[in-house]
Amino acid sequence: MHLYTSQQIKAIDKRAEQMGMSLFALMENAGNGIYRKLMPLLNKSEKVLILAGKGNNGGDGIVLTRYLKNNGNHVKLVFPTGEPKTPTALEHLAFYQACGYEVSEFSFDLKADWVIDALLGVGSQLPLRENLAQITAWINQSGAKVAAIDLPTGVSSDEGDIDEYAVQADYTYALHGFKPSAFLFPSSQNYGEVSVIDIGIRQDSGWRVWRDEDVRKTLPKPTGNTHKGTFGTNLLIAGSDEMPGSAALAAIGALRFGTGKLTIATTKHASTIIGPLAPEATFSFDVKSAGIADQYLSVAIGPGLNPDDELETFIKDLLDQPVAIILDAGALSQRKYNDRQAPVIITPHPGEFSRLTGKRSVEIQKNRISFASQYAVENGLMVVLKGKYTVIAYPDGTGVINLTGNRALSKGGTGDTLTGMLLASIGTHQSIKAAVANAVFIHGACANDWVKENGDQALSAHDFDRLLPKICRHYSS
Ligand SMILES: NC(=O)C1=CN([C@@H]2O[C@H](COP(=O)(O)OP(=O)(O)OC[C@H]3O[C@@H](n4cnc5c(N)ncnc54)[C@H](OP(=O)(O)O)[C@@H]3O)[C@@H](O)[C@H]2O)[C@H](O)CC1
Ligand SMILES: [K+]
Repeated sequence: MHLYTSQQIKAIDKRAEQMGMSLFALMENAGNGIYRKLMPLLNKSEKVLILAGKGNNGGDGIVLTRYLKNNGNHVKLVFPTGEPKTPTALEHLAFYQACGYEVSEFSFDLKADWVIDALLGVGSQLPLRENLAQITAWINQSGAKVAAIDLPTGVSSDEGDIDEYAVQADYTYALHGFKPSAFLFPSSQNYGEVSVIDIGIRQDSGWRVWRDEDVRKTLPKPTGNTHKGTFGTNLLIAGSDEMPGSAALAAIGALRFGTGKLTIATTKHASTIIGPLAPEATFSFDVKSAGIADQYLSVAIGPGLNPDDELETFIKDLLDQPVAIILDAGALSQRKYNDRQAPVIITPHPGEFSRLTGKRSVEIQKNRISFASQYAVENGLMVVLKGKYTVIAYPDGTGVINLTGNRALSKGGTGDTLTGMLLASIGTHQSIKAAVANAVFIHGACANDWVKENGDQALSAHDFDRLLPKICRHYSS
């Protein structure tokens, strides 16, 4: 479940070869692995058409064809843009032909139940040349089920760009690891269902998908030997007279995700609304940044606050304190973070990240992973870039992608709840990286659970009050 850019894949292939694992063997593993994934989906009577390109992506298609022929499937191999050019694809073609198997002529009149897109992989450049664009357009209107090898042809590997005629796949079999475009926009929409094929090389990427197993392994287990002070006191600086609800929703997130003691710094008016919704919290009406680290384990600031000079001055002073800080909503602005030792976590959605970076939202969506990572490294902080496929970028250049969550989360207030969960999470976990990833994962898992019973219309942020206990128990049992 790791991610690799096209450059990394090229380096990996080279290193494997130096270590004695030939590209011929890797291609064999690729074709065989795809065959094993595809077999359960194929009906023996269905016609399969393998469209192979001139590079090694085409070579994978040649190997797959051989396995399907060996198995007696109804399969044709064609080279619509000409025979392979790479030595490894040619070696596999020679072996394929030595087995007595043939290459067919391509024609736009061919009919198939399945089309396998083995045209371009990580060696592709956009836009597609015209002769290839005609073929991908033909694939898309063929009515056949489409499975792409490594990536759908016409989709960039490392960015969200796609060609106008990019293949729209139903399934994509990514080799060795995901390519970033599987989680970028609009490219991810061309992938269909993506799975990763193990081709026999050790995984060594700093980026990966955060999975169920990771959550189960790292979510803190309740122990008998704790009291309300075990995890310290968390401070939530949130809510205003006009936006008291944001603080209440963040408080629900914190209280339901394991905070022992919560203090909310807010206005007196806001506290009258928050109090009944989060009776466990205490209030502070005159919070000062000086000495915060002595009183509190971690601080979240921003939900329901309006950004102004007074808030910015307060945040600057707060950043001088040796305490973990989560910055959200009104607390997100362009600033310097200097060389802080204590962790900082920022939680922008693409619009907020656009304001922080000066880049357009559409550019951010095309490059969510690299932009978030660059910002995290340059500023020495953690970025939780929200949205479909939330990106969690760590300051050391590594990161994870979260796959839980759905459209139901596109509602005001759900981000406030996540901020509260993050506040609780960093106090209860051993590892801050896991703390952030688990809060994001569980937040999305709550929404997934909600839509199973209720559809994706009616979720409100306050529903997390009852969703969190159920989902936390599910992952910690
Ligand atoms: N470690 C692994 O994951 C392995 C993956 N394998 C597979 O290999 C491909 C990468 O193979 P590579 O040969 O480097 O590149 P491609 O097959 O993707 O494509 C190269 C050919 O594509 C032509 N091309 C590029 N852009 C365009 C375009 N816009 N329009 C038309 N044609 C294009 C290019 O033509 P040139 O004339 O420019 O040379 C090449 O002919 C990877 O994705 C996996 O599928 C290995 O099998 C095992 C290890
Ligand atoms: K492909």
